[in-house]
Amino acid sequence: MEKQTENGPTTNTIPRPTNPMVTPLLTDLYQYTMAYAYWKAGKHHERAVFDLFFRRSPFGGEYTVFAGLEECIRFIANFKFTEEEINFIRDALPGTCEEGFLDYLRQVDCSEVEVYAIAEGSVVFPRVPLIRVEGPVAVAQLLETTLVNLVNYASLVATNAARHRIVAGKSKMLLEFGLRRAQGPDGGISASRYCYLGGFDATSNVAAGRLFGIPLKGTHSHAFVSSFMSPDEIVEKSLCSADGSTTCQDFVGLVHTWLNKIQRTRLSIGSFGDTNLSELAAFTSYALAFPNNFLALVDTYDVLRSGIPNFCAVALALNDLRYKAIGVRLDSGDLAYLSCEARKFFQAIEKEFGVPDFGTMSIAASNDLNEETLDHLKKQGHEVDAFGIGTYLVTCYAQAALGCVFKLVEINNQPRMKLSEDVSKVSIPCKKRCYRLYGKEGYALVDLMVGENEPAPKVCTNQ
Ligand SMILES: Nc1ncnc2c1ncn2[C@@H]1O[C@H](COP(=O)(O)OP(=O)(O)OP(=O)(O)O)[C@@H](O)[C@H]1O
Ligand SMILES: O=P(O)(O)OC[C@H]1O[C@H](OP(=O)(O)OP(=O)(O)O)[C@H](O)[C@@H]1O
Ligand SMILES: O=C(O)c1cccnc1
Ligand SMILES: [Mg+2]
Repeated sequence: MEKQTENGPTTNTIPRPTNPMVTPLLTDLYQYTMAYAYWKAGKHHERAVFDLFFRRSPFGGEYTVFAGLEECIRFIANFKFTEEEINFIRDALPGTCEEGFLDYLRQVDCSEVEVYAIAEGSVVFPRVPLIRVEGPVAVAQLLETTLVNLVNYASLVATNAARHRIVAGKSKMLLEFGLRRAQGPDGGISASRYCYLGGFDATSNVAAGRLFGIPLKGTHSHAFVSSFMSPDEIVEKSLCSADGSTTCQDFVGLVHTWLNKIQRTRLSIGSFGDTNLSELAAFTSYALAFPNNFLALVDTYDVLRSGIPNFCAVALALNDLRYKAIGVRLDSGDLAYLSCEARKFFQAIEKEFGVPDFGTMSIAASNDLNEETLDHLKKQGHEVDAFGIGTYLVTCYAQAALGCVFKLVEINNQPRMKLSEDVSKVSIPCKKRCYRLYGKEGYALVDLMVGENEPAPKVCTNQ
């Protein structure tokens, strides 16, 4: 299917990059000055091989999750200049540059470029090429910055997400809440996409849900709770039962009845006095709006003295009408302690009022969580079922960047290498083949690189 877009017709069926800012101009100026100099020297068609790799896994860890490949492929497959872009390059280059270079750029695409890559989402290790690009040296050079840009943050944040997943454990729900704290709109969209790839279950980012089909999840904020002043604000008080068979005309009254019952049984489930009634109004209102999906942020006033009992009153009223509440979110305080106390409260309610499964009500936690706090919580023991994580996850607070690089390893079939006083920066020349070797038990043991024409490693069958 041929599709016309603002950048001209596409020549293939691979869609354009998700972010329209990803064009041939999204690169460093020096790629164009080098491309010009290659062209001027008549070298631009020489066949080059570049490796894209990183030198050290991030966060002091032992592995990296490779991400960003799909966008690289989209970029390469659609690499073509518009006339407007050519004109911009003319203005950006020194006036002494010849027009012939622009004619050359007009016909440039990646039809002569070959790309070899490890599958996106793979666990990868330092120095192994994630992507190998072979093609005319001027064109491959023009791809460098964009490819490295597309892989660097994607792999960093996917790795960060995977590390959070490993600390939290498989059974926990991990929600990415970072959009408001991410590095701009593209940072936010990329974070949601690649945290999902790295093992998160859902995002609060609606645009990412639309673009990538990531499950959307969320709760509500303190503003919703504090916007209510009193239960009198609730005008429409009726609620139909889940099966539609009856209608409770005064759901607000039903909630109050339950709150009184809970308060009267306070000896068995911990003592609390009067709860905050404006908070109760907010919860009741939210339940009227979402009787099938009721959850409550319980830390606006006082988690144990107000938020939890108020939540339980609303959840029990919903239960009378055959709805099952979802749970609570904690966003401050000692999350280990509060989650355990909340769990005890729910279990006591289950026992006291004979409401099946009330004790297993979901408890979500958020508030400046990171790998370390997840680990501390685990060590202390907690009852959190879902973690909402924003700032530390999406900004990759623990490490600013993955040092991905794009290095020339061959030109015209001749090996090339970069020397450096810093031995870690010496590049490994030649086209390589990479193998992941597995032990008898099926675990990966080591990644092995051999030259393109060297024999493949053989399986040892002696034992
Ligand atoms: N049991 C716990 N063990 C270790 N860290 C915890 C525990 N409970 C909460 N934390 C973390 O401690 C920090 C508490 O931060 P802070 O004191 O700023 O929050 P707060 O005062 O509870 O709430 P607010 O966000 O309203 O200021 C957060 O990073 C949170 O994730
Ligand atoms: O803590 P993070 O990991 O970044 O997760 C996202 C935070 O965003 C929301 O808070 P909000 O921005 O409304 O303000 P707050 O920091 O005062 O809670 C939410 O309540 C979380 O606390
Ligand atoms: O849905 C939530 O609870 C949410 C979303 C974004 C940030 N903090 C919380
Ligand atoms: Mg916060």
